[in-house]
Order: sequence, then structure tokens, then C-alpha cells
Amino acid sequence: MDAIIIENVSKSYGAIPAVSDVSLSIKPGELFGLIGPDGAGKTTLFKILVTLLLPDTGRATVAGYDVVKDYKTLRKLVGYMPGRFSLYPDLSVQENLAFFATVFGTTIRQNYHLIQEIYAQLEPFKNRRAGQLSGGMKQKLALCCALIHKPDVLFLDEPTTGVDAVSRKEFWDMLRQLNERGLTTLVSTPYMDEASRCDRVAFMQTGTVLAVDTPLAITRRFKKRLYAVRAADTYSLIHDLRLAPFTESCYAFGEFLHLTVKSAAVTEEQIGRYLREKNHRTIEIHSIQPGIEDTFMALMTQTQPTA
Ligand SMILES: Nc1ncnc2c1ncn2[C@@H]1O[C@H](COP(=O)(O)OP(=O)(O)OP(=O)(O)O)[C@@H](O)[C@H]1O
Repeated sequence: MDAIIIENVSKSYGAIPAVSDVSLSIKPGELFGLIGPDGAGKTTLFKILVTLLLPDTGRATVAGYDVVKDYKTLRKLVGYMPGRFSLYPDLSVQENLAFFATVFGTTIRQNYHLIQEIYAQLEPFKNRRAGQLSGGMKQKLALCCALIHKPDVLFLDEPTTGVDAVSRKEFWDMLRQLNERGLTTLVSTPYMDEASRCDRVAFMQTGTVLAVDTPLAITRRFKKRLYAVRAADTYSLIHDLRLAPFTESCYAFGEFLHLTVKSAAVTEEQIGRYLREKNHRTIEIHSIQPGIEDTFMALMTQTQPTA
């Protein structure tokens, strides 16, 4: 049986629809990513799954238990790391962890093996107050607190938001290690580049799921020709390319612009000629393979027919 089953779940806040008719299933042992911009409905869906919010319609089960009827049982079986840190800033690292262990009727010693590798990095600071830790350290402690009662399913709501690139990478490495031990994990993120770290991802926007698949299969949905373009003046480059008759979409991507064109017949030479006519200098144009972010951008702007 699937570890998480979501069937036609909807939730509104008054007149604001936050989650609209979402259905998804997550297999045991999957590291599953919910990718979407702010306001997509990720947090609302997480709160429903960890029994903190009732859905208006639809049903969901986690580890075989109904999120409404079986909420008491379920709360013991899930680990939840909310988007905003759930730590007590005035308690030390060790006290925070002991607190979460006690709430779930366990001890640090009993389940230490589950967090050992992560906690080892926190040990030198174990007497420091949680409020005094760096973002990356807080995130590791919050993960330890979500794991200390040996949950069957782990829910991490935007765990890498606001932490530096190195900590983000370390965090995903830790999630992969936990996953290799069989822990089912649902993790949300607004960072599209993190999608490739997941076994499967669902891409969510304005309360609905636009695509669910492996990162590779999602990338393969992108059927258009894609160009990376760069020139001396990026600002007027984006302006001119967006006005070009051949352009379908054009957006900034690191130091290059990513450009899709309306017809496969549009060549690099044509694009180059158009840009030279507009007085651009040091022009570089390459045909490139799409990444997962390109597919997500296309899904978001609905310019890309999907397979
Ligand atoms: N308590 C609330 N009252 C009213 N509207 C809310 C409430 N919580 C969320 N919303 C609205 O519901 C929609 C979905 O919000 P949600 O927090 O679930 O999205 P999210 O993808 O987690 O984004 P974020 O990263 O901004 O939290 C948004 O339009 C948001 O403004």
C-alpha cells in the first residue's frame, strides 16, 4: 500500500482556495518533492497530512491511517518539520531535543542511532541556545527533533528556505542517507533546482498539481528547442528578445537568458542577426538541453504542451 494517499483534497480559507482537488500517492521509501512557488498551497497540504488542518473535501491517508479519523494514532507516526522553525529559542540544543523526545514518550538515548550522524555536527554546540545557532544548524536540529521519535513518514516543509547553498547541499545529502534507510519522506521546496534530488516530484501552483513524475521524465516533457543567449547588456537583451517576432518565452537563468522560439525553423543565425540589428555586442547563442527548471517555467506559463 502507498505510504501517503491523497484523494481529491481541497481546502479554502474563506473565499481563498489554497488547495484545489489534489490527488497524489507516494510510495513507501520514496523521497518525494513538492515543488512550488510561495502561496502554491504546499504548507496547507502538509498541515492536512500531519493532522493539523481538516480538509474541506476529499480524503487522505498516511501509513494507512486516515488523517481525520485516525489523527491520534497518526500523530505518533509522523515526523514534521514546519516551515518556520519549531524550536524553542531559549532552550539549548540538547534541551530542545530532549523536549521533543519526552513529548513522544521516548528518550534521546533510545533513538540516538537515528540521528547520530546529524547530531554529531551539533554536538560541539549542544549547550548553545537554539536561538543563537546559524540557519543551517537550526535546520539540522529541527530535523533531529522531527526524527527523535522514530517516525514512519517524515514531512519537511521548506527545510532549505533561507539557508546558504552549502547547508542546502548538506541537508539534501542527509535526506538521501535517511531515505537509503527506508524512511518515506515528503519534502516541499520553492527551489526548482532541488527537484533533481528527489525520486519523484509534484509541481504545484495556485493549489493544483501541474505535473507528477521522476525529475528525468519531467525534463523529457520539454519538446521545444531551447537556446541560452548572452550579450553585453543583459537588461536590453531581455527586453529586445521578449519583443522579437520569433520568441515564445525568454527568462533570466544565471548569467544567460533561456529562449524558446515559436518555430523549430528559427535558427541561431536568425536570432544573432536580429540581435546585431538591435546593436547588441559580444553576443553568444547556444542550443542547449532543457533542465527541470525549464520544464517548470514552461508549465507555469502554460506555453509548453506536455506529453
Ligand atoms: N491562515 C490563512 N488564512 C487565509 N489565507 C491563507 C492562510 N494560510 C494560507 N493562506 C493562503 O492560502 C494560499 C496557499 O498558502 P500556503 O501557505 O499553503 O502555500 P505555500 O505553497 O506553503 O506557500 P508559502 O511558502 O508562502 O507558505 C495562499 O494564497 C495563502 O495566502
